[in-house]
Amino acid sequence: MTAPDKHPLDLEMHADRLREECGVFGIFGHPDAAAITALGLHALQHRGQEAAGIVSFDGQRFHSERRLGLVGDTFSRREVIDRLPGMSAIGHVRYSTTGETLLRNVQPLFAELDPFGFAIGHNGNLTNGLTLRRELVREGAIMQSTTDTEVMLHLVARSRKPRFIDRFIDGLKALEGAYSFVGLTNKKLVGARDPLGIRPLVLGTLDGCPILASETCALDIIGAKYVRDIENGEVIVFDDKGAHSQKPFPLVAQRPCIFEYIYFARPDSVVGGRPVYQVRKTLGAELGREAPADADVIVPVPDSGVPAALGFSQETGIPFDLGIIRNHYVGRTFIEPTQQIRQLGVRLKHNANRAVVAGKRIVLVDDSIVRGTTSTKIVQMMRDAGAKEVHFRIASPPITHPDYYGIDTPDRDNLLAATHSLEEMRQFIGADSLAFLSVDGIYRAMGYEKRDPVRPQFTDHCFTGDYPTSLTDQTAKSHAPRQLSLLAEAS
Ligand SMILES: O=P(O)(O)OC[C@H]1O[C@H](OP(=O)(O)OP(=O)(O)O)[C@H](O)[C@@H]1O
Ligand SMILES: NC(=O)CC[C@H](N)C(=O)O
Ligand SMILES: [Mg+2]
Repeated sequence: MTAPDKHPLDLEMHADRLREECGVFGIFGHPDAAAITALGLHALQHRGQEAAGIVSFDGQRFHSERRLGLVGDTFSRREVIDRLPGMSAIGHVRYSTTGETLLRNVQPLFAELDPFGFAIGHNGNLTNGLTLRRELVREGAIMQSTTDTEVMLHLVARSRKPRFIDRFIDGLKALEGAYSFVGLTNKKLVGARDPLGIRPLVLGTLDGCPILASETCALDIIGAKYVRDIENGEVIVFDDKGAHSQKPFPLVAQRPCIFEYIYFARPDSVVGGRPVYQVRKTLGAELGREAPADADVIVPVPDSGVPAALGFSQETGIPFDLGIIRNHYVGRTFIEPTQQIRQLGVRLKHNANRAVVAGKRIVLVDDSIVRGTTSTKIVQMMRDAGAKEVHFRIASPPITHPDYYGIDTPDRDNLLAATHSLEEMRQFIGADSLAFLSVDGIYRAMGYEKRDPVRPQFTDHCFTGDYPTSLTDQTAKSHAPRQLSLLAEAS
């Protein structure tokens, strides 16, 4: 697709590009807290590649190191870890959804509150973040960042409750949208998941110390034991007295984001009790049943298309082979700032394995089409490498609606499926045939008979347009200025 980036300065709420999520990590009471957090963040790197940060507490002071770039760029260095002393730490890897990619927006954010320090890391996006921000600024709050997350610091600061945890909950009660938070005070590590549990958060333990992390792969890397998922609407606190959990919101059924299974989470993670790899294979098998193709070889679009392609191959009996080789030194396509560079990124990343595809009828399997950048390039690449027929199968339904819960999707206009019919999409990407998995196909892969239209089991608005929370900022958008900051800052 050739749509230009509309907001080159990226000052606006939803710049014209799809990015991913964020990852959070926290540990309480361990002598190697910062080093363990760095390792945990390394395992969560796929969730955010723009920036990384760690805040530790040494019993007297907080220490903060936040940088743009990958975890390893900063946190593999001994001297950086040495600047993060203390037995407790939280960390964050970021893909921005609200607020530019600038140092002052890198998390964890920190504030001096009365009478304690408070650091917070956030995965998700607040659908009333801008509205709250405007109210707070009008009342005199001085914002230091342009992220939605910062409102939580102000809300906790303003609560008049005496106990930290009640102030934290007061803050949560004002929020709409999605959040998995980790927070650190002088005395406590705190975790919270929004009432629907849209974004993931798990609890683990290492040497008797509690750990919070976005995904189980962050526990595996340090040899920590998985204990359980933090539940939707749960707030959990760890301090010297132990753990204390509560559910301060009216109880509602959970509705985790289906996209964690389709694309975001690492395949070796277990999300909501389901191994992600297994789910992806099952999605591929469902697709093989729904939309088989007469072909010689199944070729995955690496990396995220691999498990689905295996499932498709096992279901259809057509052999699986690696017809595309991926260069692992290129990041995920979404992070590239302009469409031009993004297209370059796709070329840099994938190459045809001529030996597998030449003269063959191939089925390409990928997990999703967003703008169609990847698929268009790859179909052409397969033809250039001598493929006789190129069929495309997508192990999720067409993405027709943007996300407002922590995934930075393009505007509707730039989502291929929002503006093209199936046949137009087929022509756009240049395939001989194109098919997507149905919405009920996903639910079958998740072990349900079908999607429950009254109480959908998952957050699936990208495919259905059914947003599970109010979109306050979106509704208010036309009336309010969209620029968040007057300060131009070099990144
Ligand atoms: O239609 P598009 O706009 O091209 O976006 C869709 C592609 O982007 C993602 O892969 P990505 O390359 O980001 O990461 P991966 O290597 O983990 O599959 C996704 O798996 C699709 O392949
Ligand atoms: N992708 C995310 O989870 C982002 C967290 C937060 N909304 C930010 O923009 O920094
Ligand atoms: Mg991909």
